[in-house]
Amino acid sequence: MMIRASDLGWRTRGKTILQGATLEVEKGEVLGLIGPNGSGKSTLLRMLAGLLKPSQGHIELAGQELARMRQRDIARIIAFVAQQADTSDRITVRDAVELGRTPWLDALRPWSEEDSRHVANALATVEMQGFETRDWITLSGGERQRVHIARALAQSPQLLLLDEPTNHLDIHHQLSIMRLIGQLGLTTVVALHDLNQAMSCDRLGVLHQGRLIALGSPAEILTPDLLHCVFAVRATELIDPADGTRVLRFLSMTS
Ligand SMILES: Nc1ncnc2c1ncn2[C@@H]1O[C@H](COP(=O)(O)OP(=O)(O)OP(=O)(O)O)[C@@H](O)[C@H]1O
Repeated sequence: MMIRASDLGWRTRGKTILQGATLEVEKGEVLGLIGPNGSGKSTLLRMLAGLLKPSQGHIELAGQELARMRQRDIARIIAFVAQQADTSDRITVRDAVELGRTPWLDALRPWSEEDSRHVANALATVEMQGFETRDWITLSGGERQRVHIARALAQSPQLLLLDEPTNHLDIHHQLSIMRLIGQLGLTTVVALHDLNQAMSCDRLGVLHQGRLIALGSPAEILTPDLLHCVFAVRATELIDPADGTRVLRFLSMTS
């Protein structure tokens, strides 16, 4: 077990944003989080990342109580790619990705060739090699997203937390990021809006009005009934004749 959350809740200004979320993620598993806007996906991810202190419940990371761990030790295990991570600093792409190596560096362990290799590999993995000297502010939204993912990969994490990583990406890069997530072999928790992309996860958790209402395989979760109740859409299943893959088609309730 890589991470276990027990009865997690978060309240702010007297309002309950998330309550009673209990889940475990096994080593090497890809868990997708789906749910409508405002259902609590980012809130849950931020608590799992140790960035938001739960109002209730607790989290165990690789056998340790997350709340008692030092930020640096958490950063050696978890890399988090936030939904709208941005920086106003004037930095290059290489600087941004090098930040991923920070948890591994100190006075006794200065920057080395090995760190440069991690950075180069991470940039190549997201197809951003050749952008190293570009200023961050000159990048498009999708390029920034890929650099954020490269920064997370350069961190050499055991657990990757991704908040809508395919947001901003064109279809080629959406598919390549989803394929990459599947191939990395890293324990991953990923919030997704595209339910057809969510089908490639090992398991899915469904958030609805601040509660984790279902957890299971994509086939168990993505049923027309659940999609109707949670997303208020009509869903029909189609089979791609090319390879037999199940595809979901969505219609609004009024059509
Ligand atoms: N600091 C805060 N103060 C007040 N409300 C907040 C705060 N942070 C989040 N919320 C509210 O909590 C709810 C859940 O937000 P969250 O960002 O977790 O949802 P989400 O499922 O990630 O949504 P989306 O799909 O739109 O990204 C939303 O209604 C949001 O407005």
